Amino acid sequence: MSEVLAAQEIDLCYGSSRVVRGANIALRRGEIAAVSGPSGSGKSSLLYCLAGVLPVSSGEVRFEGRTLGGLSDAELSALRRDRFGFVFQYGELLPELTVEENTALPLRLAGQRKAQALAAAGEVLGRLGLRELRERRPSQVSGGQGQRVAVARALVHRPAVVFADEPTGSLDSVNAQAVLQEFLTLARSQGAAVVLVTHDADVAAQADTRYTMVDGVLTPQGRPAP
Ligand SMILES: Nc1ncnc2c1ncn2[C@@H]1O[C@H](COP(=O)(O)OP(=O)(O)OP(=O)(O)O)[C@@H](O)[C@H]1O
Repeated sequence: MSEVLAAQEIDLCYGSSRVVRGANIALRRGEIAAVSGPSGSGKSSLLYCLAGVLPVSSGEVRFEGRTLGGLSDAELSALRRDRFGFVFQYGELLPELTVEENTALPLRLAGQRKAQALAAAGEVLGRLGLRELRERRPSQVSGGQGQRVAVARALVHRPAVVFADEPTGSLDSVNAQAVLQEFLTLARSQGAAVVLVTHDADVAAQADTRYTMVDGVLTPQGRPAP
């Protein structure tokens, strides 16, 4: 079984509104899939289902062969904490922690000792050219730097899958391209699969596989030309 994450015929309903409709998607290790589509089409909802944040209304999501719907809340929380990474539009860094402490957070939550966690954070920050900023607070770095810190935090624990919801949507296009490139390069080098939600066609073109979502229906677009 080579797929790390696979969804089969998943639906998500909010009350009587069916916002994800029979979606199928599968990712192998190190594969990057982009999901594009208009606002309100269900992209974030799909991501929440794939990440086990919201239970599907029907169908199933499997991670490494295990059905998410069959896991207890504690097992799901542990899975999200240890095996998944997340990047959001505004980075969502904790303002009272330093750049280094923010980055180390997934390791600390997983019970790693502080010195070891901070050392691993320093290493990944270095790979993103941020080592000098490690003692600063999020309010003392630029938007692009903050988003790189969010990328570092999403990858520090070497997750199997990273879920990125408009990860560069708050940046200007030059910064966005640079941060995205660094994110995808690092994710690929770690063998992480990435589900990348974006409205930006240039961003989607960097992925290995592309999907569009319209009115809750996910459609594969094939692979971009080499
Ligand atoms: N908690 C909720 N309860 C009810 N409806 C919701 C809820 N969250 C989202 N929706 C609705 O579900 C639909 C899909 O929303 P979703 O956020 O997944 O879309 P999206 O494609 O990610 O949009 P955007 O690009 O604007 O972020 C929308 O019509 C939205 O209003």
